Amino acid sequence: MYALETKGLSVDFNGFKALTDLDFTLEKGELRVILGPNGAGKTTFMDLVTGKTKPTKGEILFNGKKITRMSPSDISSMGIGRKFQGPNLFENLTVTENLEIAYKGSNGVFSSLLFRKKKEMKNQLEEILYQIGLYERRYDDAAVLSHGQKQWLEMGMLLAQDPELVILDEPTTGMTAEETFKTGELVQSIFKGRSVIVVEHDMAFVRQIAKKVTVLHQGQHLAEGSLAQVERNKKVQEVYLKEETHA
Ligand SMILES: Nc1ncnc2c1ncn2[C@@H]1O[C@H](COP(=O)(O)OP(=O)(O)OP(=O)(O)O)[C@@H](O)[C@H]1O
Repeated sequence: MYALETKGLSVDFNGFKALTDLDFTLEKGELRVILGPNGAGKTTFMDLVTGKTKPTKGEILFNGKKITRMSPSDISSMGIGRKFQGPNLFENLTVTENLEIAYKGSNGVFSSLLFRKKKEMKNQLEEILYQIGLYERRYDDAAVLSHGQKQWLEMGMLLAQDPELVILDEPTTGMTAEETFKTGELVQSIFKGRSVIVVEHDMAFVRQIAKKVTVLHQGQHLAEGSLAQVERNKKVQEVYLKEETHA
């Protein structure tokens, strides 16, 4: 059984075909990178999987269960977590408080959790703080973190939700080369054992983390395979060459 499968997935926005007949499969525990030029349909695809956008046609299966047309909150509670590109944390709360809010089963910092539950949460969040390299910063407000650290905190928040499938939308946007490299290491270590989809443009980062890559173009599946295989693919080369000529 696949972690994620789509069959004939299509969406059109008032006649504009943003995604057409997409058949896609992701194995459990697999890390997949989705590539494609601007407007290829990558974000739209992730919006469909997370229930933010409803398909015009087709099906989405998560662990073999149909999630097509389910609400974003139901999909999230089934175990699909997503980190958006932009900052999405509480600047005025501390690093730890941000993790507490994200923690699976928590109703926020003000909820009266049972003592044992609280201890369990504390241990798990401490572990996450170490994993994302922010243990020393745990009492600092999120606002004073660097751009890279904020992104890593958000990855920790995602981890705190304990999702089976993790979706990362362009996680290295705005990062220095050094931060980008560290993000690559984090993505590979902290989400180990989970299924992961990463949408990304930065080729150094893609080279660092990618095993299998799916290339979308104009809402359609263009190529799939190892990075070396898709880079050799004539159709892929044409699409990216055109992009560069237009740039
Ligand atoms: N709600 C919407 N209404 C109309 N058109 C939309 C909507 N959402 C996306 N589109 C169009 O669908 C196409 C695919 O967009 P999408 O954002 O999925 O591409 P992308 O591959 O994520 O691109 P980028 O790399 O620039 O983020 C674009 O042409 C976009 O303008």
